[in-house]
Amino acid sequence: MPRKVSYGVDYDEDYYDYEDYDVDHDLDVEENGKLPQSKKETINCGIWRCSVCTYDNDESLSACDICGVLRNASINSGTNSDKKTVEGMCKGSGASKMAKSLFASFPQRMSKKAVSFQKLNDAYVKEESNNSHTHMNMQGQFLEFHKAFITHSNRRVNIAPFKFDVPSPDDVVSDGLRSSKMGSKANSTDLKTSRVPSSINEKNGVLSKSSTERSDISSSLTSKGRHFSRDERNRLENDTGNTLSSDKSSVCSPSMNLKGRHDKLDESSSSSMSGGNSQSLTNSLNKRALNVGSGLSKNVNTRVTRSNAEYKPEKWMLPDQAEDTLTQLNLAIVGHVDSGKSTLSGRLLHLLGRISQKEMHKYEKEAKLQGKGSFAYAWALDESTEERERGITMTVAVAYFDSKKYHVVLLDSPGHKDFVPNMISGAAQADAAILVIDASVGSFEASMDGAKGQTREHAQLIRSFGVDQIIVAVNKMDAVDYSKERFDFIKQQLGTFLRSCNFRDSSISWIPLSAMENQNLVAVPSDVFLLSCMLKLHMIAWPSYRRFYNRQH
Ligand SMILES: Nc1nc2c(ncn2[C@@H]2O[C@H](COP(=O)(O)OP(=O)(O)OP(=O)(O)O)[C@@H](O)[C@H]2O)c(=O)[nH]1
Repeated sequence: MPRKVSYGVDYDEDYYDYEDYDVDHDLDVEENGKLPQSKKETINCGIWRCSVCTYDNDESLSACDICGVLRNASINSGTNSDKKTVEGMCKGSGASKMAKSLFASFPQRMSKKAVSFQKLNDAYVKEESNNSHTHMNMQGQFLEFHKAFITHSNRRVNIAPFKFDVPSPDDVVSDGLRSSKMGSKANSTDLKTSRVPSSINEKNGVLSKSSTERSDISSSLTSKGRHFSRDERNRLENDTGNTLSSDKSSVCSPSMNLKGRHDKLDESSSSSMSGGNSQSLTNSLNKRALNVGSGLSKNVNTRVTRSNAEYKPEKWMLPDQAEDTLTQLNLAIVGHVDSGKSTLSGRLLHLLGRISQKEMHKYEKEAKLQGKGSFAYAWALDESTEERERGITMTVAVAYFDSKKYHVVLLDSPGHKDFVPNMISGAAQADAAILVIDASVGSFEASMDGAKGQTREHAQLIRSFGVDQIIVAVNKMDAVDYSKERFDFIKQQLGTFLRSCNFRDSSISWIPLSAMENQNLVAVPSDVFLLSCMLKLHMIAWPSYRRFYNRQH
């Protein structure tokens, strides 16, 4: 070992020196406040002994070559003050000597804050006496110190104070809705500015004349002030003063008063004012608001009236005023079998031009070929082979012709009892009916027979379907020589039955005619009796509004 050779230090001696690291011994030393001399760093010529491991280091070394402990600068300075040595500064700290030596190497780095903390701690606010406190060189009450040093006072949330002249989001939305409803920007502006006078009216109605109550107005305005600008508020107060002095000085727009009336209801319901005075003011306000508001209500009424008056339905909407359209009239042709229904229908269609002469010649030719020449007009409607072969109508034939007022739909119904259901299908669509009677002797009586005849049954069915307008066509008058007595007999017999079916006499038209000989249909009849009737079948105004009336009601 170089140190033993160089410095002649016996190993055993050093060993004993190392025994000084005993903790108890160290504590004893610290407790006495004195360091043993052996532990002190000794300086010989060109050699300084480490205070920790007692190794003799060269003078040029700043730290111990063995343990690395830095050389105590205080030794170099020649001072032994406890405050500047490791042991002195860390006395009673409980730190080991190694740590103490480490801290001792940086005496200049000792925490100044620790020292100043003690000073600062001493400078804290101390209560002296009688609620008097001191801080450094200042003295006062604790509350004053609190206000002076509190940091919360500076923590203010930067919230912009409410401004009356800035519309709130609710105002923006409500104004937008108003403007959209009113349809113009100017109107929305008027409505916006009308709030103040309206609120003036409502306030005038419930508030008294005292200045104290005016302050109530201001306070209430403040509570509701989100809807009023500052200028409006000033105007409100000024107007309130004016109206309190004189009710007539109030100048309000109708819309203002209109709104004021609505608000006033709520105000009056919640008013805590005394009954008499408040009631009188409210009444005066109501009168004033109604007087001014009557202008608006009049405009509204005029507007509604004008809109109703301006509305006029088009002509095509009215069924009776249509220019180019005719009212459809379903005309059912009913009666006993072989009474001449198809012949009458074919003759009418031919006379009215619905069947051309060429077609009529065709029917006549075909009917003659089959030996049924008298059915020529009936074949115009009985188109099926079976109907033509059997000479009877089996289904409802449909044909059209136009009169002056109606688009007539002819429903040629079968008269045979086997086809009563088909007859019903046609009668159910009828607005009016032609009951064809065979005037020939025996045929009329047979048709009126309850068991076999179809005249009664058809008349009852027609009436049961609601048809009250009926034409009794007494056909085949040529077969009875146009006998007026026969016609009167039939009229008397059948008339009694029709009245029993709730047909009114005024709703029954009696026409003697001959479909086969074209008498009393369209052309002027040659017979004197038929001429005296002065009633042509095509001249009949088919008086049936029943279906339209029933559909509309
Ligand atoms: N003498 C005469 N015969 C007529 C007249 N009208 C029709 N007839 C005849 O009566 C017969 C029956 O005629 P239709 O027209 O088929 O009688 P209908 O009522 O249509 O018969 P169905 O439909 O089967 O009930 C035919 O032979 C016709 O020529 C008329 O005015 N005078």
